[in-house]
Amino acid sequence: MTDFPSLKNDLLIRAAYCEEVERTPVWAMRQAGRYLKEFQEVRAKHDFFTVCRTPELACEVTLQPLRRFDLDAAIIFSDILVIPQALGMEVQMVPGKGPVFPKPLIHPNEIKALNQDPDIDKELGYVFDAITLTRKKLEGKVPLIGFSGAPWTLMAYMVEGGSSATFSKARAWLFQYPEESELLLNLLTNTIIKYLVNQVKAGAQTLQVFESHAGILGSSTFAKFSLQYLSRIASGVKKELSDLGISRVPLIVFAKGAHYALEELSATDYDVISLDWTIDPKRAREISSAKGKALQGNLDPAVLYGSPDSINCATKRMVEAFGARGHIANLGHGMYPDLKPESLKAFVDTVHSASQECIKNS
Ligand SMILES: Cc1c2[nH]c(c1CCC(=O)O)Cc1[nH]c(c(CCC(=O)O)c1C)Cc1[nH]c(c(CCC(=O)O)c1C)Cc1[nH]c(c(C)c1CCC(=O)O)C2
Repeated sequence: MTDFPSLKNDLLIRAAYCEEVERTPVWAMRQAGRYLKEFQEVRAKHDFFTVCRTPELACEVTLQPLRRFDLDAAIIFSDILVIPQALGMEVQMVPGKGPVFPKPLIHPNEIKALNQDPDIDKELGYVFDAITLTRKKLEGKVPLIGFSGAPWTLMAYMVEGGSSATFSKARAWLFQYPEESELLLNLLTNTIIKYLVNQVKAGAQTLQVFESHAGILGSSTFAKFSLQYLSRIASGVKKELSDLGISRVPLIVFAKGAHYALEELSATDYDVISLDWTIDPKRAREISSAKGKALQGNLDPAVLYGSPDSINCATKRMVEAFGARGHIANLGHGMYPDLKPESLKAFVDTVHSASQECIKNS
């Protein structure tokens, strides 16, 4: 592994392992993106996936939010849909529409046509190069987070062919073709484990798995078609890193909308459970603390449309409800493209001031 500058701010790592911190670490999902004019300038010149595939551009947009805000982590700029691409599917990012698969999976026969054993270093080497470059450029300022989409969420896009309110075609597969769905979810799981391990080899210091569409499943469908794969990813990555003699990194799982499965998620090998805003922090603590899990989240991003005073107030309430130990402050989902950058600044600064106050008084 490359020699990197040592980490100066390890608050996120300590919070992930429920160790003592002097203030609560904070970052925001989609902290890089269209709400920043400097990001739009890059995007005006380069197509979305060109930014992902060009390490210098991916590194530049990863660092943009860190120049503006006092964030405690960087997240590598990429997309969850690079995995379907690595399996041989075409994905376009259409302005105003989001991701589009010109040839989605229509029938399970087509699973065979996917690349069954992709050469991850060849197909996704650009992500690893972007991670290594960004880790160097960060000069140890804050940890770099790597990520992947989770199997069910990726399957949902591969079958549906793009974004959808209901993902009814993808959900139909789970009942029409349960065995073939499991075959596909297994292929994705094996690919994701290799992808995440290689991100750590390239320099990622924390990993987050995005199950963004957990909320459209019911609890029994989630248990069958999501949870077991999420769980295998955490144990698989931990085992593989340990077999390779590489130090552990914190693993975060974000299963958006899966409040019904908090107890089951807390029983997996993830270190941190990331919550959306529909879960009450105190209730989440009751369920997860017994298992020694840290929590991440969970301010409703819509709060950031409010006045600076209301942002401060809601953020302070959230920090106090979670308490200072084992909490990574974040939004309950990503930044929206029309939010004002100053609103994120108010959130970040309030997390720091309110949590320091909280620790002083405890
Ligand atoms: C579901 C999902 C996707 N991608 C991702 C998820 C999981 C998180 C979530 O639930 O939001 C993850 C993702 N996508 C992006 C990042 C970058 C890192 C960061 O968080 O700053 C991350 C972590 C960049 C992006 N990914 C995308 C953009 C905007 C596209 C653009 O620049 O034109 C960015 C900055 C595009 C994207 N990519 C995806 C969709 C549905 C869209 C369209 C929606 C939109 O336009 O905002 C798939």
